[in-house]
Amino acid sequence: MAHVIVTGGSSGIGLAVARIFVARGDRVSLLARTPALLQSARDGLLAVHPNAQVCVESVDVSRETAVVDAVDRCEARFGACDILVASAGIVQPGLFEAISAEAFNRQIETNLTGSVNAARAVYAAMKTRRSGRIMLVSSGAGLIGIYGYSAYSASKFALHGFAEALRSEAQPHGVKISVCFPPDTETPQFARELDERPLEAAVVMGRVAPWSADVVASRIVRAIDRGIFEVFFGPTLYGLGRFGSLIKPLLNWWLDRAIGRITRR
Ligand SMILES: NC(=O)C1=CN([C@@H]2O[C@H](COP(=O)(O)OP(=O)(O)OC[C@H]3O[C@@H](n4cnc5c(N)ncnc54)[C@H](OP(=O)(O)O)[C@@H]3O)[C@@H](O)[C@H]2O)C=CC1
Ligand SMILES: CCCCCCCCCCCCCCCC(=O)[C@@H](N)CO
Repeated sequence: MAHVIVTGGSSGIGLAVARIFVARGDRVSLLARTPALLQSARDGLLAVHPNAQVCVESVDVSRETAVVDAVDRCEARFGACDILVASAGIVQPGLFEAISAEAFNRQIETNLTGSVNAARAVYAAMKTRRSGRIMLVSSGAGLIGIYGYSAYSASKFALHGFAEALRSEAQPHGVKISVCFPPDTETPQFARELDERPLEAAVVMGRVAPWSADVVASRIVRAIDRGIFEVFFGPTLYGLGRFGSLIKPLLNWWLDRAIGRITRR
């Protein structure tokens, strides 16, 4: 039975991932900021699996030492971390000139730095033990830069670069790094985001219908089991992930025309 740490495990994709590991009998630690959300996530898991081993830690992943302390407490309880799923993330759409520097940086600090902090808290020990898996949750917006998502796309593209470099370092030591690029997924965050999403963004994002968090989570867990590096969801995002740089000149020409029709209205 593994010890699985899930950042952002109190909601959405992270919680759906936690549910799968709990059902398998693994020990699961949930990290997120809001204590009440963490508690209700834990209660929900225990309601279905009364004997489940679930620990929760309230922490802001962007705070490096706080993350190390939280991970230490989880490991003291459940043993060394075998699997990390870094799902904590935020999104705040808005035109580049309209969003504050603070809002921009907050997305980088949470989505990029927060995931790096979580990885740092478990990686060295995994390397020493010559086993472990780290799944980073990027986004379809980490495969294509999306109108109104400059900060979010930057944070999610960066995770891909981090994953690629870390993979090459980790690979000789038996540690498997993965990164996934989910499409729109029905979660509390998605519901909030839709009100703020610019019409122009829907030109791109509307190409892929929203997925359920449970289906995204089961694909994530399957990829962790198989040690797959890059995880795409559905044919469109697979095509974008594998052939993106080849097709983007044409894709962007087409998207620019569609966005132009909206902007001129
Ligand atoms: N839903 C979607 O359409 C898609 C989502 N993604 C990515 O999937 C991940 C999960 O998103 P989703 O499940 O939709 O979002 P939710 O808002 O449902 O869940 C986000 C989780 O992250 C936690 N979190 C947010 N900020 C921090 C922080 N600074 N420190 C610690 N925990 C934090 C939240 O708890 P709390 O706020 O209490 O801290 C919550 O547990 C994100 O990285 C997102 O970018 C990728 C593609 C599509
Ligand atoms: C064969 C190639 C055709 C290409 C068509 C382009 C399709 C791109 C779809 C991008 C979807 C991005 C969803 C991001 C969701 C997300 O992260 C937010 N919901 C944040 O919460």
